[in-house]
Amino acid sequence: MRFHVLGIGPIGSLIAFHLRRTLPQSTPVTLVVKSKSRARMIRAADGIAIETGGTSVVQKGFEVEIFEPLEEIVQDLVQGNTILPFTSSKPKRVGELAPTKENMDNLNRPIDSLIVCTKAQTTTGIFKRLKRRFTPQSTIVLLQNGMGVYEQLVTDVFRNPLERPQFVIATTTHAARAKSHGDIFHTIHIGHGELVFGVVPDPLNKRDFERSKDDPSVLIHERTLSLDDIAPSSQNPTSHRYGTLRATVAALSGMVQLNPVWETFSDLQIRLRKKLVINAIVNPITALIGTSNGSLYGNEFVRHIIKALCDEACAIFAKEYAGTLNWVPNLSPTPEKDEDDSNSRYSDSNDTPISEYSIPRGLHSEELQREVSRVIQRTSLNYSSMLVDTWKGRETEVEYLNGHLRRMGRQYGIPTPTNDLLYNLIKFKEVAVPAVRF
Ligand SMILES: CC(C)(CO)C(=O)C(=O)O
Repeated sequence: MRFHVLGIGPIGSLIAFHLRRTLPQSTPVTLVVKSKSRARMIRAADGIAIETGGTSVVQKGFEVEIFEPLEEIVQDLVQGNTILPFTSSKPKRVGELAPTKENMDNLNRPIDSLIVCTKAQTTTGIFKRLKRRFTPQSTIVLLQNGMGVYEQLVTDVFRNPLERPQFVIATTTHAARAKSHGDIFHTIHIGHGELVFGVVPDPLNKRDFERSKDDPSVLIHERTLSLDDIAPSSQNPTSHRYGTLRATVAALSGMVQLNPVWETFSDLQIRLRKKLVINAIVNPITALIGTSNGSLYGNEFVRHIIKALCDEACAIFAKEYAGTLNWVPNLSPTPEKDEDDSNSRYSDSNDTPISEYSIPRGLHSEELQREVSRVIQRTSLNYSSMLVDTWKGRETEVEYLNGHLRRMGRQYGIPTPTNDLLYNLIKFKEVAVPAVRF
């Protein structure tokens, strides 16, 4: 069985580094990079370096696949350049690489397990192109900021549950950044946190991956999730319908230096919502103002925005929670409303005041506000990913952060004026031409 990691930014590098250290050398780990120049950079760096507390460790032993190899090959043929070999240490002429059956086989080979660390906004497009490489035996781990990618993938790409791969959804509170602009495979692990993940329930309902958590023969506080509920252990994970899922959950759980936590899918929903709120506050404010995360700390004006957005989010979550049994994603389409629609038109159908809904633990506005402050403090030296995206003139993740909250607000009849203002400002910033100072 082979693991692929897609999206080798700071978090992708951290994951790939620890995955390689956790798995036996006989299990290949392939980094999927978007261009030949990235592949060349990995080669120049001779692996992935992670720096913690001033000490760098380099992890070698990766294979590299270029995401759009055919384009690269054509370009190389035209330019007569060399191209990086996937595994050998000696550069080859493109002519040696392009036509070999082995290389073409690599690119057509089914993917057993893929950990996705790309930005949410690029994911569906990538999957549309990679789709043919997935089977129902494959496993996909989504480790990204924001919410809504899984729902988008099952709506737009993997519509048929019979053909759908297994999904794991993950979130992390680790903070990392590239050492320098030109040295993207040297990552500084600046904030230690957790890697939390949960398995999406079997779309075919054939297996309960969390069966042991409900085992009445065991005392409640002694019940734990068990890999055996996913699939029996076997020498060859690809021989069982859920074998790669088991192996992937085992690999994630084995990355002990990242403090992995395997949670029930229902508990994971709380974490995802907390992180959504953190990112829907810290990312747009820092991107709009151009400051590090830490500069938000203790500022009274920022505090008003944090409170207002947490109040909005808490009201949405309370309403959402009341309408579901166990947080399993509701895949019914969310109504899209016109930009100038007033929130007041989406009234609560039964007019129950929000204060009477029970708020899921951890998602009270005050708890969310405290969590935002903690993250701001813990990542104070960080430039948020959205600020970096705006510096680079890239589309941001706002659609999966504030955009997601905005759609939920409309779905549940909760006005979200503070969130919408941040959303609209970021959307404007993505296209606005900055004034030139004179
Ligand atoms: C937690 C935070 C805000 C750290 O920078 C982050 O996740 C991001 O930048 O996207």
